[in-house]
Amino acid sequence: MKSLKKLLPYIKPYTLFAILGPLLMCIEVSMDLLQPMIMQHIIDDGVANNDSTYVIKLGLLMLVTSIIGLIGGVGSSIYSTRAAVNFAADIRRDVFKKTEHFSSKNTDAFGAGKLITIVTNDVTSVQQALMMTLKIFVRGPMFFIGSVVIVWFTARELFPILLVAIPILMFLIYYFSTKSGKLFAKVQRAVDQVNTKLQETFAGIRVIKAFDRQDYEIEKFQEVNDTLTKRNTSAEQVILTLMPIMLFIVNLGVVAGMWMGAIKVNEGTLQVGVILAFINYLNIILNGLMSSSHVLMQITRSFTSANRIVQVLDTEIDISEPENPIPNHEFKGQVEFREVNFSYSKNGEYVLKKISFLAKAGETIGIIGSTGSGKSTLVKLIPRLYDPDSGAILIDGVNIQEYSLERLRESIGFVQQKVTLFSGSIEENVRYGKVDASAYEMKGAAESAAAMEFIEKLDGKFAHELMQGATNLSGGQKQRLSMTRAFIREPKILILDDSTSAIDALSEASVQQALKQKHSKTTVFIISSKVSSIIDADQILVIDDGMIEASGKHEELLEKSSVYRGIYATQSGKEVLL
Ligand SMILES: Nc1ncnc2c1ncn2[C@@H]1O[C@H](COP(=O)(O)OP(=O)(O)OP(=O)(O)O)[C@@H](O)[C@H]1O
Repeated sequence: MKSLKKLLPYIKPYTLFAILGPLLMCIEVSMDLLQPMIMQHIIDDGVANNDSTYVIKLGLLMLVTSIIGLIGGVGSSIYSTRAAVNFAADIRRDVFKKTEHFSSKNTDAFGAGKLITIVTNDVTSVQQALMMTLKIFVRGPMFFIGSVVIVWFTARELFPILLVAIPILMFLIYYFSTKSGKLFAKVQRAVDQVNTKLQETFAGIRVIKAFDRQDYEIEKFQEVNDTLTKRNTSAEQVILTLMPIMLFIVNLGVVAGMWMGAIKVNEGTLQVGVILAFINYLNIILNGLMSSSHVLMQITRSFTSANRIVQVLDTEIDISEPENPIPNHEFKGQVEFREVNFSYSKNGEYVLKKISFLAKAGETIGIIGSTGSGKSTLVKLIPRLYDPDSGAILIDGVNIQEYSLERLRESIGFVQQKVTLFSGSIEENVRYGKVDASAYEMKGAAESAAAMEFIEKLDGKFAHELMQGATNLSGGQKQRLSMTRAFIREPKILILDDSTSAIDALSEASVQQALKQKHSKTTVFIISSKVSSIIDADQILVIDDGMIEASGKHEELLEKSSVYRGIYATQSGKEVLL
């Protein structure tokens, strides 16, 4: 309920539509309520007295009320839909905006599957709830109250039937709505699982095929799909059982109405038309209660969705901007870690422990160590993809948390281990690094990254279109393009996280050469599992189990680091004798 309230301000820009919708619906309902009354008069006053002029007159009145009702109904649909659809679009936009500003920790906490369900299913669910509220919520109670009042004035003899039927119908609606709300929360969680599975499968489709694991994946998908089916069936069954039970109660009311009515007609205290009108009103009451119950169920369902949406909107972004960021700092590129500890989860074990080192501006820092030792994590802290749990990271002697995120990240070129390119042209992808890059700059950056040689061979060169996930490029080409995107920024700090793993030795040498010549003032961090990639670094950090086991130049490390000696010996085939 609180969450729904929180979303209410999103209706504000569409207040007029939100008022017109129910207002026009009132017109439709009023007209519909008049119909049985007119019919009763046609039967009791027109047909019974053989007065054809009266019958025609009232017939025409029925037609006019129908047309007015139709106009009201159509108008209500148009305005209610407009209000609800725009309301949902604004929420969708804000949820997306928020997720774009999420820290990596925030995104990890939700998971992509859940975020997709929230932006799609959950937003649609609150849209549906609003649309039904504007369109039907007025209709149901109006039909209900209107019919009860009319029966009170026109068929009071049969009113006791309503006194019995209505409480039963209302209890049924309350019971089933509450039940369906709980079941719907379970349905949403199952949809999350289906979305997560789908996303993972599509992203890894090539691996699945290469390992011929389609059947296994189909089986896995079937599991989440079965859970969703079961939960959907339970939720739908609750809704579907309600209708026949309510219909049964109303039919009992009809039988009682006919029976009591027949006795009264025999006694001469009631006219036949009144019985017919009563039956009609009973059906209208059922109709009103049914549509109200549908809205209620949709609203209860939308509680879950609204909660999930508000959860995203209210998420505290743990990478915060400083209140007074250092203005217009010209970065030089000195990077210092002071006693940095970091863990991915609050109570988890530290992935980085007491990391301290100083990289002078313009130096090249090699980072080497075993798989999972914390190398990627270490460099992710520099652009503040994550913040340390304790200790500090300084650039040019100032804690990075004092720079605005925009300025800090602008000064860093990051080539991540897992290459991410977007569908669109190569040019668009390169410009991701620098929006206003000239053709000359793009060519220069591509040359530094040894990418120009393959770009020149492609159709349209820089205009060549990449498919989703850049599947029309080889692994090495993707890495080179990803480096081009980082180089074009001419960053003061460049991070290459295992970015040459798929590149041939000749191209790698050319990239190293370009780094030395064109980017000599840039502080470069090179993470690599190959000693050959970092052998010339000014400083090499040997990471072991989240700690710096040793640091220094290649020769120094051969003397003082057993881990480094081990890696070198394995790769070069040379035993290092001390
Ligand atoms: N997003 C994450 N959430 C939780 N744990 C993580 C996350 N990313 C990495 N880890 C864990 O942190 C540890 C260090 O991972 P990291 O990626 O920094 O290692 P690495 O040295 O770069 O490994 P590799 O050489 O294989 O790339 C690993 O134990 C890993 O399981």
